[in-house]
Amino acid sequence: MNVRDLVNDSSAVFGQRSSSSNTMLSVPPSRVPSPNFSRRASIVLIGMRGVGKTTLGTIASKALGWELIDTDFMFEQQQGVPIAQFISTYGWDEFRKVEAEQLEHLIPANSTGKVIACGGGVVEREQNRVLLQRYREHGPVIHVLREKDAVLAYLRDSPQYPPFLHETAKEAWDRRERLFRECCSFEFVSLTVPIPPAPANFKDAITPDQTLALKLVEEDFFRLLRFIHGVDTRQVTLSPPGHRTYSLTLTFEDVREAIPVLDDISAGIDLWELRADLLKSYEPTFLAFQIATLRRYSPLPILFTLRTVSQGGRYPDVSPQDERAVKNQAWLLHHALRLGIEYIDLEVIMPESTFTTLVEKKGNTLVMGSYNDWEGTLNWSSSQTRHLYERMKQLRVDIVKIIGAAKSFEDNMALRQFVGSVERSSIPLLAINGKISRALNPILSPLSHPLLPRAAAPGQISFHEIQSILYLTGLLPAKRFYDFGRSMASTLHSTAFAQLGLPHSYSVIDTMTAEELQSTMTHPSFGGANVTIPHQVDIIPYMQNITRHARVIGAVDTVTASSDGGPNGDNTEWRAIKTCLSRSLTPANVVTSSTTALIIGAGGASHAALYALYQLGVINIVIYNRTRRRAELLADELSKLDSLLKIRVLDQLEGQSSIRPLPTMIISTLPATAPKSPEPIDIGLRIEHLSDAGGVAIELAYDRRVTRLLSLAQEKRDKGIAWAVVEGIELLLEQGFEQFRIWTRRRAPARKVREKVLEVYEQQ
Ligand SMILES: Nc1ncnc2c1ncn2[C@@H]1O[C@H](COP(=O)(O)OP(=O)(O)O)[C@@H](O)[C@H]1O
Ligand SMILES: O=C(O)C1=C[C@@H](OP(=O)(O)O)[C@@H](O)[C@H](O)C1
Repeated sequence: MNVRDLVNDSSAVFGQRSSSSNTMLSVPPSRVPSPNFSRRASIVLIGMRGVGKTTLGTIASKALGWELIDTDFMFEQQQGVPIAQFISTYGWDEFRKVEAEQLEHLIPANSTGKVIACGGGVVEREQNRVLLQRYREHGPVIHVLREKDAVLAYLRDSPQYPPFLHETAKEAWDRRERLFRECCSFEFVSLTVPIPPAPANFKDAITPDQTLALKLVEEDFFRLLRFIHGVDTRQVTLSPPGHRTYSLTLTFEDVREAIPVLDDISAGIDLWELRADLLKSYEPTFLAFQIATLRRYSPLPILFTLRTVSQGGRYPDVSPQDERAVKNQAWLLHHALRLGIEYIDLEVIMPESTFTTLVEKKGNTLVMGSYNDWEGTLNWSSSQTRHLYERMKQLRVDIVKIIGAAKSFEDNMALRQFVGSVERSSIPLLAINGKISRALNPILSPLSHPLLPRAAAPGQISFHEIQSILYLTGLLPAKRFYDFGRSMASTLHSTAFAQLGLPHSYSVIDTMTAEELQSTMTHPSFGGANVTIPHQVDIIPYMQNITRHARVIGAVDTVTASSDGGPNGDNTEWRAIKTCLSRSLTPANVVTSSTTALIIGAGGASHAALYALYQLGVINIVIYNRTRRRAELLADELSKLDSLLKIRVLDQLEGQSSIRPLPTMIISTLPATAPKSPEPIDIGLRIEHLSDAGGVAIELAYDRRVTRLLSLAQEKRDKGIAWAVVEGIELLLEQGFEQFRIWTRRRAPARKVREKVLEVYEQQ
């Protein structure tokens, strides 16, 4: 794939080039269920007035490069009058009739490559509902929701809408919600973000500052789209054998209570288990908001569990004779699938027809078939347990979960034997019966955390405690990590190791030559190293393997120990730059083939910056460096990456900018101040160099005096134009977190680490 394919292939939604050391890899391809729809299938948005269908439609259409069809807009164009006026002249019936005729042609004729935002009353007519239900077999029909109070307040202040007939907006909302659910295949909650007011004289529909505020909504929406299309289903990697993965069981009655502690409790884990049966309501909109809230604050995938009373939960037991209860349970579990849940727990004791229909309809959701031996009668050595496992395999689950209750130490041995006997089977098994088995089980072991209201099951322990058990039993050898050079990395990594209860150490080795580091890197206890100047280039010959990224950039900043002895070299700087850039780009500035970026400086960091831009799909890149020759060398070298890259060297920054279109991304790799001088260097960067559509600026100088770009950002902001500025320290942290993930395959507790690093930084 070249850059153009990437841009055309909607990189903003469908993700960028894959990176070899991405820690959120999916399960092996054979286990990824094929997506239900073609990636080109049009996206249809339905939902109440004012929830944000047009807003989301605009964001998605820009990112995908697909045309947005707004049916209301189309209606007004065809009829030549605003909808409200049409209705006051001809009445609602006539409006619904014309609306239905329009839709009947529109959807079949635009079934690929379009984003279709429907009018809020589209589900009022049976004919339209049937049309939508038919379309959802072919492509996604997404029901959009937003907080009712916020939408009703917006509608009260919006005189352009026609008044409802014989009912209030709230009554229409309550009546229609069920109809939307009957017609959709997915549901998306666009959580309200505070949108700054537009300046008085602003003419366009939406200001860049407002689009920056909608960035969070964009991220949430793209997450769902990627899931639907099977591009990034966030499945947890369960390989290689022995790699341990963990889930954390959330026991809150309302996940909003978890938000303040979410960062701390998610450290080290791979998956949230949302115990829906413990929530204070099973109402579908409440559930949708619970999941949306969790997703807004955490990228981890979610396992939806509705544990029944006899299986140790709070959801009422369902008797197969009680048709209503069977239907309600099935409906709730289908609702979880509609919310694009990544994993769903299905109790094997539920009526078989419910189970099999859910498996048929699961799309990209992975099914965890579960059995909880709450009464303690399960015998791991018996043929019945074997039969239970085989039964779940027949039911085509993706993961089998069997939970027993150990009565003696021997039960643990029997469990291990059982696990060993099915190890070669194609379906992963999560089997536990107490603390020891929880530590030994490598597959999504369910954990608790002291900050949770309570443990979800007896014997549930924390990530920290499990690490101690693994260390004491010799399964987690203490490794030595190093800083080859001197940086803030020591504070960052030591804090993360301590917080997670990992037994590893971190120390600085300051040598003159890279050669002196060789014996450290080949020692059996070597875990990994962070490499700072001056060794990033000199260390390359001592690497056994080196990633493609590090080779292109020509610098190794992260070393890992490989299983075959030799050290492996990687580069994380580019990934940190890429993350910071994409996190701060507004939906209005998604990368397209005309996106332009400016790099200032031509040293080592500029290589990483240019490579990050290339990975983002940016093809127009301008480099400015005081010594022109160095900029030319950088341009020549990295132009080889792709013939479509247009890299240009700029003679000077001063004066009128000759860059067209103006950059939406600027990366400065120059130090903030000259050596031994407190004065900021003026490189001639002015507000006129930056796009009027807003953008992002990054200052790689690892120094908090990032005055240059900050003042420009302020100037832009004063004019109502959005700018995000990323400081060097933020990049440094991002890079450190990347390294930590590569070494330990774990997420570091970001808030704690950030606080500690900043504290040390302030003291310096
Ligand atoms: N997630 C959100 N947070 C805050 N405001 C939003 C959000 N989504 C949409 N809006 C605002 O709500 C209003 C209605 O949005 P719009 O997309 O026109 O709704 P619809 O097309 O569903 O009627 C607009 O002012 C928009 O800026
Ligand atoms: O609620 C409704 O019945 C309507 C909603 C509007 O669509 P939006 O939701 O796009 O505003 C528009 O079709 C018309 O005013 C009728």
